[in-house]
Amino acid sequence: MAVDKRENFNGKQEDSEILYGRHTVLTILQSNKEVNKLFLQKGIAGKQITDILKLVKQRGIVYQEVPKNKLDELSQGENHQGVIITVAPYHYQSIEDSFALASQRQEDPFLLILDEIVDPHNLGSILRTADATGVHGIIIPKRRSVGLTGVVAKISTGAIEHIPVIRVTNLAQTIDQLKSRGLWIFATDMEGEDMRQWNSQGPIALVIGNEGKGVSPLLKQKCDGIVTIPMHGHVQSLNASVAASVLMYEVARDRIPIR
Ligand SMILES: C[S@@+](CC[C@H](N)C(=O)[O-])C[C@H]1O[C@@H](n2cnc3c(N)ncnc32)[C@H](O)[C@@H]1O
Repeated sequence: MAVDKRENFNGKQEDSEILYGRHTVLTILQSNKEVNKLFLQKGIAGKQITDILKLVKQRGIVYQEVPKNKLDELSQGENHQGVIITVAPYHYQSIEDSFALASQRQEDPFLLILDEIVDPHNLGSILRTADATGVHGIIIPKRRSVGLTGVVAKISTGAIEHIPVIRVTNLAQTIDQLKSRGLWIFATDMEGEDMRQWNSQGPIALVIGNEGKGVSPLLKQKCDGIVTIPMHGHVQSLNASVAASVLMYEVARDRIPIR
């Protein structure tokens, strides 16, 4: 778990997750997440800043106005848009939480298994689409994978608050466990069944591979099928988060009613 133990501006050590960006901060303030403190760039203004300050005051959250260079330092040079919030660290959830979410929504479970995704931008972006497409949980391995960090939270634009993220020690065993609970598990790869012929109905999990190596041969072997997004041009594969998004929407096609 990405926990920052750094000094706050009063010189105290804090156990906090540091998040930044106006949309992320607003989403956090609108959720039930436990907030430690808000840091605001001196002289900054705008509609979202006004909304942020309104919520901060309503919730009685401590805030401090600081020069821009302090925010640059806290966000380690990331684009903070003049606002940083420190929150209690992210808690990983369990597979049971995902099943509970599916049953609460009266839907067949729809899970993602990320086989060693290492780029926080990919994880953040996958979370964002997962929220939009009704995914009930994202399973990641404890080792050789990016976890829930401030960058992931920012890129997810708040989706991190709504999707259970589960960390497991062994993805192969987890696949066995999910199969025994009735899920169909599909690896995704450039050589498999064309997604347009794929039956994605029922309880399923999709395995998305590492940015360089793809889905490991062991996991592929364990899957019930392999799904492919047709590649009609010159490049061999899509970016992992883009491929995940296309396939999540393919699953959502039959699940999300047309309004
Ligand atoms: C950048 S690709 C990995 C490419 C890697 N060199 C390989 O040979 O597998 C990362 C992941 O995105 C997904 N992906 C990318 N393009 C895909 C496609 N055309 N069809 C299905 N999945 C794809 C797969 O999960 C893949 O493991």
